[in-house]
Amino acid sequence: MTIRRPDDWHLHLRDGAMMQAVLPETARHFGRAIIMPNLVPPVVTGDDARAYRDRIMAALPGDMTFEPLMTLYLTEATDPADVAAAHADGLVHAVKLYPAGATTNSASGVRDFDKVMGVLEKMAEIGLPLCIHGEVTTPEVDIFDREQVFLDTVLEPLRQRVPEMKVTLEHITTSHGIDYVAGADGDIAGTITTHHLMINRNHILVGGIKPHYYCLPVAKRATHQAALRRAATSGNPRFFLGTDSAPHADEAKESACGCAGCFTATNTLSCLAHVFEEEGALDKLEGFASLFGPARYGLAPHDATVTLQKRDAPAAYPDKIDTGAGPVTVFDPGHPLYWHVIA
Ligand SMILES: NC(=O)N[C@@H](CC(=O)O)C(=O)O
Ligand SMILES: [Zn+2]
Ligand SMILES: [Zn+2]
Repeated sequence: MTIRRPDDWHLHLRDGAMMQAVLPETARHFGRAIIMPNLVPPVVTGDDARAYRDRIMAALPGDMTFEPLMTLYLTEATDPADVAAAHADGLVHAVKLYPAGATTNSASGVRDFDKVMGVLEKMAEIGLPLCIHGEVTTPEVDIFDREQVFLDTVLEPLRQRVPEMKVTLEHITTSHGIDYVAGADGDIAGTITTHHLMINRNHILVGGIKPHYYCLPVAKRATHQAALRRAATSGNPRFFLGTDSAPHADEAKESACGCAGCFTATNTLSCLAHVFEEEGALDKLEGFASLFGPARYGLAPHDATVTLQKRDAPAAYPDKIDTGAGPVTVFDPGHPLYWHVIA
């Protein structure tokens, strides 16, 4: 099976030694990626994004081609003019909204939406998408309900306030999120991760706790996983791939207080081919991984291709990637993968 070269519309590359080691895992198969800005400190200004892009390009092995599509981390102090200038330069392709405290490195996120209205209105005017981690952080709300509650109490009111804004609801984990994106008026899309297509909450908790399956939003029950699979394989261009590949060193995951994130960059294409074949929808993989994202971001799809082949022997990939910041465990779908990336 040959498809256009895919892109990843939600990726964590981190920085320094970690980035050096994980970047080739993505660049091997993907042409571009939307680079998440949740570094410590976060990527907030156009200058921050330019410097981060330069560090990424400096870390890229000379025999690889890859284009990082930079994002800015929305804070209550973000300057609309700086955002507009970074977009006009072709540097910044999205702004990222983290509700304060929702996920890894989100302490600088938004608490009071009144404070970011100027930025959001500017983004609507210039057609710059807002990528959203869609979970409420209210302590009373159950962690399995946080995405659903976000849709009604935050996302819908926000979109009513700025109806022209382009919105991407990222890493959707529930049928509610799928239904919202599929049915909403206006310019909205949603990304779906590799791991949420392959696991549900039983995988995290049955037979012992599996820290490498813990990510945010946390995987939900199997009926929600089924809804994600239906959406991803539907051919609806509102749904496309954002792996949310999020490396953490093993010692930070395998801990009494393990952090959230699944590292899927290495074997994502084999995983996706497996899922799409199970769903009888291999013909829909190219749209999901390679066509709908570029269309959404106003970019051309790649002319280059990747070829996958199903073989009798499982695809080989490392259990862990060694990084200067410690080993990082590669996502284990729990069964062999027979689709090999051969070119
Ligand atoms: N998905 C995760 O569980 N973790 C991400 C942050 C995020 O995308 O929410 C990370 O940066 O580690
Ligand atoms: Zn997130
Ligand atoms: Zn993420």
